[in-house]
Amino acid sequence: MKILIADKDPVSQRKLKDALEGWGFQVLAETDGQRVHELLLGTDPPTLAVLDWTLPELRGAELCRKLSARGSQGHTYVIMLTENDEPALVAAVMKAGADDFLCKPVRIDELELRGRAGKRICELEQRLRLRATHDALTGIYNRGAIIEILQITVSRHKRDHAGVAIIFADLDHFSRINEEHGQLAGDAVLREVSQRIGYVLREYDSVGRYGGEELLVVLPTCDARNALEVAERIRLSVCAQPILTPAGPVSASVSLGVSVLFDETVLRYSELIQLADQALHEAKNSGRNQVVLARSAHASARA
Ligand SMILES: Nc1nc2c(ncn2[C@@H]2O[C@H](COP(=O)(O)OP(=O)(O)OP(=O)(O)O)[C@@H](O)[C@H]2O)c(=O)[nH]1
Repeated sequence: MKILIADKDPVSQRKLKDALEGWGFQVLAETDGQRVHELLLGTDPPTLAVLDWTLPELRGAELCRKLSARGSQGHTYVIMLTENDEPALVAAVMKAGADDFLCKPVRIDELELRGRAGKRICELEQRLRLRATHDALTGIYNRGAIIEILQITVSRHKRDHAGVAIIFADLDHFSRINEEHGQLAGDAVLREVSQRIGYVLREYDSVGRYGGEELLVVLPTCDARNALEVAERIRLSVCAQPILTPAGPVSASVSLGVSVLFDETVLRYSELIQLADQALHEAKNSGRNQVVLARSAHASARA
């Protein structure tokens, strides 16, 4: 677990660093308040931070507010170091949004207790966040999380015009698989199909379970041509090899509907979903195990 310490006193900073490393934490030591802001508000923030409230440029209250505003994007547990334990100071620190405080000079045994409590809370939070955003059966994003990702991606597209495509992938005759091989085999098929889709995606693409046997793929910075290629790769990866299930190998296939948001369009994410859903129905009606591009996106695919 990564922990950031920022103490303006170098002797105390070294003492804290040695102790935390001794307990197995990966420690980043920093004395520049501005740099602390960058690390905590960056893309890979430390899980825990022990920060000196009086560090120049730290602006503890403002920093804590910004950390709280990150919401579900990852929370850092902040232990603030204070000069004393005057009730007014402690109240100001905790009101600002710190999770805990320690009075200087820090007693190492107290740091260990508070640090371990913080670590437990962080691990619990991580597990809860995973449970709240991921589907229990398949391990991919759940409906709420994948829609949130789509909304964020569409908003980003409105700024950078990099393009967004989505793919609806729906298992073909899944009810038949359940009837012929049993529900557990059906579950295994759903799990494996989710995995296979994950394998063919780029690391910044996302896949989630939209409903029953319908999966939604979000492809940022993607045009129609690329989206069709990805959809075809998904289709092939599902039907290429039978899936091993408790009832033996089961052959499966998916139908896919693709829709794309263009630079010049003013489509909202919900319209993108509607178009991909219509394309998916067309793929089903045309015989299944195939990819269909939503009608309004045809022009761009040919361009
Ligand atoms: N095993 C399993 N089955 C599920 C799960 N969620 C939904 N299903 C099943 O998925 C099936 C969906 O059936 P339909 O909507 O009729 O679609 P289909 O049989 O796949 O037919 P087409 O989509 O038209 O190709 C139903 O039998 C559901 O019970 C799940 O988590 N596990």
